[in-house]
Amino acid sequence: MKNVPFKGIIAYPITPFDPNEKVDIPLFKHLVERLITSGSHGIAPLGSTGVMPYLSDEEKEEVTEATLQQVKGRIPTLVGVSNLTTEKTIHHAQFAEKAGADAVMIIPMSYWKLTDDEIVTHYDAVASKISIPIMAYNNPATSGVDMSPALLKRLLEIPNVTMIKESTGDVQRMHYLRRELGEDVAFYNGSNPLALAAFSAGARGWCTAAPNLIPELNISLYHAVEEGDLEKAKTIFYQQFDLLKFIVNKGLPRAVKSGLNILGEDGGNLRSPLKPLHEKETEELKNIMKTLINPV
Ligand SMILES: N[C@@H](CC=O)C(=O)O
Repeated sequence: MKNVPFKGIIAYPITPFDPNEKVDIPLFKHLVERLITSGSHGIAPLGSTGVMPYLSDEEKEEVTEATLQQVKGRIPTLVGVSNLTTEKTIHHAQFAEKAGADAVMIIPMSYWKLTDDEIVTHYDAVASKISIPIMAYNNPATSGVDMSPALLKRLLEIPNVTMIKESTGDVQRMHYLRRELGEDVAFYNGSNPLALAAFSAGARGWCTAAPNLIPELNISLYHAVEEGDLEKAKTIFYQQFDLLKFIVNKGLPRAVKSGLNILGEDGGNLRSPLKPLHEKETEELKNIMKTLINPV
């Protein structure tokens, strides 16, 4: 198999801000530490959860360095380096590699709609400038670009593009990749409510912000799948299903920040224009989380 450093639960930290909306690095490090000590198998800063498009270049570099300093090689690190232009994406990918990241994650961001050829050339150009692997991230809900399974298959032909993260919520796309590319194809689920179906379809891992709030349940689901215990996996999955739907529907950074507060943790502030959940939504989240107090 090509270079694929991730398996299991890949946890996405939020990027917290101070009351002046400056990135709060000490708090970020604390939140990363929680994800590591609660058992996640990989850590992925600067994803959608980490509000990567809302940060300046310097802030992205600070967050990258802070992650690597905090992780200290204990688990593999996947750094989001996406940008509108190829030049900037290469810059951030090289920065992440130098800082010690195990891999980078790239979503094709767009203003003008990109053609498939433009997307392939973009990934190819970045891949040729780094030697760590790339996870191609498909999430049309945030990026506005939907990479078809056939396009993802083309991207996997680029030597350094070794992993796919599928966040469309369409499990058939995973079946397509598996059928076209065989058992060894390294795809990951990025759609929280699809966790059980994606593991059944052969996902090597689950890219998720949920371990910020319910790490035990996320990790137990993975273990049940690894043990081949479908009944146990179903039970654990349905315990967390409402929370998974809620955090996706309300927006991961907002929902995770509020969830941390409900747990008595500091989730920091959001950066405008993002705003915290309002009272009614917070009550709803509290009620969902109440039922999850006793981990499996
Ligand atoms: N796809 C998300 C993680 C999912 O929970 C991200 O990029 O932050």
